[in-house]
Amino acid sequence: MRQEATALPLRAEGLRFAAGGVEILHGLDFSLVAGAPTVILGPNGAGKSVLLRVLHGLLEPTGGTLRWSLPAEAAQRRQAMVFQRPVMLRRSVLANALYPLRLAGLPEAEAAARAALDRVGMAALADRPARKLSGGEQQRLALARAWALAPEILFLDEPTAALDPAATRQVEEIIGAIAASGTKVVMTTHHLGQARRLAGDVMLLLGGMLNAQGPAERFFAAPPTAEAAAFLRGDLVW
Ligand SMILES: Nc1ncnc2c1ncn2[C@@H]1O[C@H](COP(=O)(O)OP(=O)(O)OP(=O)(O)O)[C@@H](O)[C@H]1O
Repeated sequence: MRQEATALPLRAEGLRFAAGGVEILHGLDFSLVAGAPTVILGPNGAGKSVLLRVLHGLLEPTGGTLRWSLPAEAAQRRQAMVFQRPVMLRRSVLANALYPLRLAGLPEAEAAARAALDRVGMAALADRPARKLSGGEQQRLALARAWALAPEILFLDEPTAALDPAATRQVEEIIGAIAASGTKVVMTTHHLGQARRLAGDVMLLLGGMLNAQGPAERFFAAPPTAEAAAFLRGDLVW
């Protein structure tokens, strides 16, 4: 739950991640601040998912520093993450929404879970088996489940990767509402249109390096690097 002290801003300096002797993130310097979503763009294999996992504490950086404005454990408790293919418990939609709330020991968990389902337009599906939902419904449930915790920061890894345009639109609306509620969304996407619709600022990762970053409006209107311009044109960049 949000209180006065905040985990943001986050400052990353020389952030590195290597696995199996291969360097995946090559020393990134950036800040994350509260506000509109930060969208991480980049081609396949650029290191976007790895970066999200490092930021969320699922992978340990192998170099550099990540400085939250709170001690790391407290910062960790203020975050949630939704994966490309969310894991659903073999139980009802409501039970899935309830699970993290009970785990966090929040009071009135059932009312909060039902309210969360309502916010994503899934109240009527509360008793359905979660694993029988469509991909779009599962993604909305995963967002409801994360949003119910009122995280300060929500990491989303390709939240619409496998969805059709209608489901994508619904998920984007939910992401917009989550951001409007005060949660900082940090997400990866391949959809440039989606980035234009949702981003407050953009980070372009190429080959594990931060090629460009800045306010979205400026990034799209006047790409700051030749690679960013090529990426926006749809040319191959790596
Ligand atoms: N735990 C790991 N150990 C070793 N290599 C990894 C690990 N995780 C990712 N990689 C490699 O790091 C590189 C970056 O992967 P990552 O999934 O972050 O890319 P991405 O930008 O998210 O790509 P995509 O858009 O295809 O999802 C890839 O070459 C991948 O194979």
